[in-house]
Amino acid sequence: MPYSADLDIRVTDSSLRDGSHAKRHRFTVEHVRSVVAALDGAGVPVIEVAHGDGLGGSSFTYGFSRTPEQELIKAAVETAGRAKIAFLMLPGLGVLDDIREAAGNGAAICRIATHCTEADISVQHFGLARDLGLETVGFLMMAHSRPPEVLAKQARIMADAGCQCVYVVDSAGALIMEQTGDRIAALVAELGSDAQVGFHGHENLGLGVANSVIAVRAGALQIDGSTRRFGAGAGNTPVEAFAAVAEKLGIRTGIDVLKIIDAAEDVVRPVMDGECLLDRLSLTMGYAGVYSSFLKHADRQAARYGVSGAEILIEAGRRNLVGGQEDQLIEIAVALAAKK
Ligand SMILES: CC[C@H](O)CC(=O)C(=O)O
Ligand SMILES: [Mn+2]
Repeated sequence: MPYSADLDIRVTDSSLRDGSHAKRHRFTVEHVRSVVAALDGAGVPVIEVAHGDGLGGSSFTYGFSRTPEQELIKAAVETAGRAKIAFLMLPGLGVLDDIREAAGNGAAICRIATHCTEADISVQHFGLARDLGLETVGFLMMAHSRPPEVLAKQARIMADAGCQCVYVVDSAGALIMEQTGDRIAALVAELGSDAQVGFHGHENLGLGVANSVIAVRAGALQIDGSTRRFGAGAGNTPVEAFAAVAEKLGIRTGIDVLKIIDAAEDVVRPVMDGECLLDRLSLTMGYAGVYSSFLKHADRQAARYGVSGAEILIEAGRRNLVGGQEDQLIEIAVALAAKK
């Protein structure tokens, strides 16, 4: 079933949320206004805005926001013409009042993210979001780490709680095409008409666009990306490349390809501290199956303890670390330094 009469799928741009990791959470209101205006002008239907780790993420562990996220959301809502503004929240980092505040500030879509085996902690958040009249999206993070049937059961928990679209989230950029397709297909089979299915990719193995196309072919109706790949690790599926490929495949996204190419170069790139690169560390994350948002943390600990960032990440992958365990990167770095 198509997404709507005009679109086959709906793209959400995560530059102003996933890109927060790459920017060390240093967004200003001016950054948000310029990026939202450009993306909205290019026809991007949904723009996600928050701290990289979602509402409530601003902290010692994850990194403090330069600007309170609710101010960023307000600015995004004021600037957007057609685009809906979404926010992300990880239960426990953010609380129910954060959802109320974001709704009060005009956000339209509430995205709740959990580790892919922990969907049950999202139940009350979806309930509240629906009561507030928000559209809901669920994120099953680190989806490479569990087989399709496990993810499908977790997706069912989210859908029964009021989630309208469950995403397979390739947090580590570790999924290889068929693995993506199998996961999406399992969720589509499980959820039927109860909820849509989405895909959020990272570029750590260079497969963001290919995985997103496979996801659409397997039935995904919502696709995430970031313009100029502005996201954690090697960044997210580049929206401008995905929009171009989709157009050539006859998949209607509603995005004007030439305008989003210009937005990437002229507006988003100047906001970024640097390009999100497919370099040694990000590639190691895809290869070892490590959460993309660990990149800057691992890099910092490597410099602090004079050890290899890649070795930290390989050990993080061996330990199957999940979001929230960033402190273990310090422990790993200390152990590597002691061995030297
Ligand atoms: C910490 C939240 C995380 O960055 C969500 C996400 O985008 C992912 O898991 O890829
Ligand atoms: Mn991500």
